[in-house]
Amino acid sequence: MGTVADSLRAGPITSFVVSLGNEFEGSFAHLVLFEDEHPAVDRLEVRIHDDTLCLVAGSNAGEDGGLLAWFEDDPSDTRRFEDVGLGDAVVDVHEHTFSFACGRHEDVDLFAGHRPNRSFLAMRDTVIERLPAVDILDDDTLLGQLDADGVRRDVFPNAHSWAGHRGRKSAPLSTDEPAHVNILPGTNAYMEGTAVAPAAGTVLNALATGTGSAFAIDAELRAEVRLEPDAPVSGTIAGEPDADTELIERCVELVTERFGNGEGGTVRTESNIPLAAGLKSSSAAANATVLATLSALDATSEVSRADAARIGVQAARDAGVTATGAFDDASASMLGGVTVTNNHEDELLARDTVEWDVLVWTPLERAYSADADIERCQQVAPMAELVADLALDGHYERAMTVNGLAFSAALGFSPEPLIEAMPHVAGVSLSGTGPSVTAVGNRDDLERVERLWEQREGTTWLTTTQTDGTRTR
Ligand SMILES: Nc1ncnc2c1ncn2[C@@H]1O[C@H](COP(=O)(O)OP(=O)(O)O)[C@@H](O)[C@H]1O
Ligand SMILES: O=C(O)C1=C[C@@H](OP(=O)(O)O)[C@@H](O)[C@H](O)C1
Repeated sequence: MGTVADSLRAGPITSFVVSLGNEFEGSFAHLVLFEDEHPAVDRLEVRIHDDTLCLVAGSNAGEDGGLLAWFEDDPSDTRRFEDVGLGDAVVDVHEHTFSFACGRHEDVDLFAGHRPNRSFLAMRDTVIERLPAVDILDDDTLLGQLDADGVRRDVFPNAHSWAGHRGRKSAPLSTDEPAHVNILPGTNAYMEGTAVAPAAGTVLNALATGTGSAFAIDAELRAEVRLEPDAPVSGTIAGEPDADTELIERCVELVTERFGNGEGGTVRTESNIPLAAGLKSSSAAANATVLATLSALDATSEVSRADAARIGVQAARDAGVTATGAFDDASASMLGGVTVTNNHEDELLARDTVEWDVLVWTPLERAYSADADIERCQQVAPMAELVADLALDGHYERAMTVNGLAFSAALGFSPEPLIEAMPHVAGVSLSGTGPSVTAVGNRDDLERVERLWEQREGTTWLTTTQTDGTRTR
């Protein structure tokens, strides 16, 4: 333990942690200061005022640099500050998350590019790509190493660690708790990884025969993993405080047991894919978590992407969220495009690249695949075999329509949205065990169907297929 000023004197701060008893923990990585622009800054303090945690930068030589950020109980609170005495500084606070940068003014603009309707997460992508990356300097030498566009990329090989200034707070802060700062010298104290996985729609539901087929669509789930030695694994799902986190926690465990030293830590997913709506949020969550954990361990090259998907499938089986393991959905989300699989053997039978426009209708209800009536699905096995033949011959659109009629009937969903769409589209089906319905075809025709489906309760949205699959960030 030491003060920030001690650390400033000792050399670059690469990471530090703020903790307030058990109630709050925040970590701040890669504090960037330009010594020539603010030579006197030698203090970063955490203070508590009125149940509020404040991050304050200052100088022993002069007055306090200013309040950089605070936390309050309202998680929707997002604030930003500039020019608070550290040259140019930007702080964003969102859902108890700090993001903090200092630098030259033009770089800060690049960094922050505050756009009202963009999520904090998206803004952090901007940070990662365009960061004016210079560690704390005691002279101007590193400035000469900036790229022509003012970015020194090599400083942040793990750029997400820059952006990962995360605070968590499970209870209101108390003024009784002393605030202190732990300095963690050296490079990244935490191993961090981020990955993004797409949702998917169904060509063939595997619940009848074990053969399944799915196609990736352009809706994303992001997983952020932070590993520490000897820690339990704890997961959170943004916006879903009551959802079951066992799947993503198991993914972290399986990967660290096999490719690391059994590290634990935190995993957090954030997504616009509705959960348990037939759009493969579970496969996307597992895939993104597996790749993010591999990335945190610097082990992404040690496993093929198909095998990485198989790890997620194992986690889904262990967590009890799947009927067959759903390697069809997992492989489509991991590899992109359309896949056909044997889920009993976790075997990839075919993969193809498709470029379709896709219309999705997601009703309000939810349908967990673990609760699906498998026996009813097995009753339509002859239809499923026909769908598999069509899919393996590359007739995906026709295959999905047959699938849609068969599984809507078996699982008790109305075929009406399919019937409405059928004259206009190339293919339409119930997705997974429902309740979402997806249609593929040309854009104009899908827009016509969109107007019909919009009369229904729920959400109707247009997207496209996705061919890249799951990616680390
Ligand atoms: N965004 C997410 N983050 C973490 N876990 C998730 C997420 N979405 C789904 N899951 C896990 O998957 C389960 C739902 O799986 P499932 O019913 O197959 O839904 P889907 O059809 O959307 O994949 C949830 O109970 C949860 O355990
Ligand atoms: O749990 C499973 O084994 C499956 C669940 C279904 O998907 P959803 O999870 O989208 O309902 C289905 O389409 C897939 O072929 C297999």
